[in-house]
Amino acid sequence: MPVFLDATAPEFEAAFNTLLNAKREDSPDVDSVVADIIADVRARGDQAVIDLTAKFDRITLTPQTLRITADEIAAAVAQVSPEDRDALELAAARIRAYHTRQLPDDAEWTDETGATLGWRWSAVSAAGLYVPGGLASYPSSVLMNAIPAKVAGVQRLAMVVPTPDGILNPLVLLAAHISGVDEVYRIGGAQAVAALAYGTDTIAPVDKITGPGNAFVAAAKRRVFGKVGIDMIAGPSEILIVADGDNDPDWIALDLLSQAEHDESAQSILITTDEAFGKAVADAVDKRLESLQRAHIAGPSWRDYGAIITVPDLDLAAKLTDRIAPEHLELCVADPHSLSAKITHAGAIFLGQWTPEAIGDYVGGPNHVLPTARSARFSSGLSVLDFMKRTTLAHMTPAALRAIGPAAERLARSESLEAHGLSVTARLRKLND
Ligand SMILES: NC(=O)c1ccc[n+]([C@@H]2O[C@H](COP(=O)([O-])OP(=O)(O)OC[C@H]3O[C@@H](n4cnc5c(N)ncnc54)[C@H](O)[C@@H]3O)[C@@H](O)[C@H]2O)c1
Ligand SMILES: N[C@H](CO)Cc1c[nH]c[nH+]1
Ligand SMILES: [Zn+2]
Repeated sequence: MPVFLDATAPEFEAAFNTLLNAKREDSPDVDSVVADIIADVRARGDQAVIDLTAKFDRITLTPQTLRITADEIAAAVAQVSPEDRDALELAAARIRAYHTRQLPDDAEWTDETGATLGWRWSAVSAAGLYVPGGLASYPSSVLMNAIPAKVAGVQRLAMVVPTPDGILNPLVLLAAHISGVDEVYRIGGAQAVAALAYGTDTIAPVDKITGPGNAFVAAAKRRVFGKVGIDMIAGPSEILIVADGDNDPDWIALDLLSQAEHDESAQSILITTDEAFGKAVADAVDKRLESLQRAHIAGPSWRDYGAIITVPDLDLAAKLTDRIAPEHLELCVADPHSLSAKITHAGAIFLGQWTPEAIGDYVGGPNHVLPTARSARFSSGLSVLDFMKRTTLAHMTPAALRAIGPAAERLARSESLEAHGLSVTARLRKLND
């Protein structure tokens, strides 16, 4: 049973803070192991990657077999049923259409001094996509990472995926193929991240690395940051549902479990205006847990990190939601749009009872790589912009330099940076000759 909380009770604030600050991830001391692996890959390149892959994934590779060939990809893709392929292609088309709308505009204007100013956007040249191995690999996450990169205009997209004991989900390769991934390597862990960041004889380095992974992958991404860009470090999944009593308790129960099943430390919270409905949802979760295949994972996270909070009105629900800043927020209320307008901090909002969060995980269009652990207060889901950077542009005419140059001279002097000031002065003198 998860914790039941009444938001009007005197003890609520303390209990709510405990919920917000629940430590939901073990952080084993992996950093020194990862530092050694990265140093090894930098020193020995391909051979280090091959040795570490033999150790952790139990497969023997050579520099020639690190990369999965086009023929191997075609053979794997041929195993996929037409129905699975159609579903993946529908998802890809919708994700591509959504992300194409995120492409930003360049800008240029001339101000009152005659200076022309602006900026222009360009894609990173090469991106690396980490895809977790074994059961943890999601074809949908391949689409969610690779498609924004391709829409941004990334020229080269290299994917790494470990194949423990040689096993790989063919749908992962199909997703890579559909989304335009250029190279796929059968490696994982910190050694794969290091190879992408620093390069080896076989793997050319990339400029940005994205994608989820275990603690070793996360530690490696943190360590290579600066040499390359990285996306966010995704924590365990979260869902917050705000629901009135006019919902089917079983639907809400399943939505709560949909994120609980991702991880033993996932968090599923229901805020409701109807106490009896909250109890009905808890019962429905228990019933579903008895029958669900993956109940062994969904059960502990629901029990340990789940909560059902009753509120007197939706205004308080909105305030609590902003404090939780959830990764996913479902609004199953009569007027979800008005409630949504009152909420600022959430990674993704799903409006109305016909929009289960799982639609967003696969086929809605928006990205499912989202900020967790309350980081929706200051960050956003993965987007096309994560694969782009902005270059600013400035063009001075003589008149513009005459108008604003003297201020630059003064500021340079105040910072004791003589050459800065003189580079302006020399030009102004020429203008005054
Ligand atoms: N969308 C998402 O947010 C999402 C999707 C899928 C998976 N995940 C997460 O990704 C993770 C998948 O984990 P995984 O381990 O199955 O796959 P993984 O690909 O993340 O890690 C496998 C690699 O970890 C390395 N490794 C394992 N034990 C090691 C050790 N003792 N020392 C050094 N390196 C070691 C090995 O190199 C191995 O190849 C889970 O934490 C899961 O929650 C998140
Ligand atoms: N809900 C996950 C992110 O929290 C993403 C995912 C992939 N597959 C299914 N769900
Ligand atoms: Zn999910």
